[in-house]
Amino acid sequence: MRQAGRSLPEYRKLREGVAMLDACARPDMIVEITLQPVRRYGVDAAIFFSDIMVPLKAVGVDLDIKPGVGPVVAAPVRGPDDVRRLRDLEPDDVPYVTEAVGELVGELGDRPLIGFAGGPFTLASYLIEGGPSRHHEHTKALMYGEPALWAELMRRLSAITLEFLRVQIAAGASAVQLFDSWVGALSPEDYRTSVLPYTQQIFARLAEYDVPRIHFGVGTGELLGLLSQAGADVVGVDWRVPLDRAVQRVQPDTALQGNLDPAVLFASWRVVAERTDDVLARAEAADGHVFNLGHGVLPTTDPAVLERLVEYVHTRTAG
Ligand SMILES: Cc1c2[nH]c(c1CCC(=O)O)Cc1[nH]c(c(CCC(=O)O)c1C)Cc1[nH]c(c(CCC(=O)O)c1C)Cc1[nH]c(c(C)c1CCC(=O)O)C2
Repeated sequence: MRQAGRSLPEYRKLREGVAMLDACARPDMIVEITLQPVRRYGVDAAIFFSDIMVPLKAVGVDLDIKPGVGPVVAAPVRGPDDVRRLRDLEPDDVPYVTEAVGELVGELGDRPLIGFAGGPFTLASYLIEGGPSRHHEHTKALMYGEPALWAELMRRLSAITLEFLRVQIAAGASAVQLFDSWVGALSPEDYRTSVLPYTQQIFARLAEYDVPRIHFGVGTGELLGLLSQAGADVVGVDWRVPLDRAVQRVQPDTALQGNLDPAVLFASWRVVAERTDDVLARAEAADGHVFNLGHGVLPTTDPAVLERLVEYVHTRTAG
């Protein structure tokens, strides 16, 4: 449940006067914010508090995360010089990540900590567009028009992503999730030629470590088959594709994560319970299931509903 913490008053209080990226660079804040939703909701795993833009900031990209907007990049990446300036990430660039993960693993005990990073297409889109984008037009212009430059950008971003995940694994994260959130903007053929080779390599390199690998994107109904060819152990599905149908699209032996519509949490409890039952029933067709929302928690979600949801899923899946 990404951004589960954002719905909490204790999160908003802690974040008062602290910019998002400053919070992501302070081990004390990372640890506390990561633990808040675990304490309040009793979820089975914690997701590391950071952002997909943190490693890019750490290699010197001038960017900010604006409240209610998202990542904003001062000088969008559009040409060969911009791409060449993207240097590799070194563990020493993110000492606060190593420190916070280590501390969290101690605090969490048996409860797994999920580390994460942004996928190369999604990072490229923020860098090239300069911020959140509806149509990803500059990104696609570069991808279609300058394939060699695109390949170089993908190589560099994949290396940064892989290293960011390795740092978290080395510090003790017990699973990793790759958020290539916006790949749903691509046709299957474009995804296959321009993104899949890079994510495939990321997952292949991660196979050296003994940690489950999760892969997630939004609006990926038509891409689920290809997405699962990238090689993760678990594929995250948004709410648009029922899980029993998603099973038919992914590779055999792939577990699924998802996929309650986050907006359902605004309906009456009867509806929430019915929809949750439906997700759990459809998930029985899958080779393993991680119950989750189909995307992040909406910031105005009532924490009491999330609390009840976690309890309900625990009761329904006990034994
Ligand atoms: C696309 C993307 C981003 N960040 C992330 C993605 C991929 C996942 C997805 O598909 O949603 C990933 C992310 N971002 C954050 C987490 C940490 C875990 C968690 O808090 O649950 C994770 C896993 C913290 C965050 N990242 C952000 C917040 C909210 C900022 C705040 O509270 O001030 C948090 C808790 C900001 C952010 N950062 C980003 C966006 C679009 C936003 C939202 C902007 C807004 O509406 O305010 C980029």
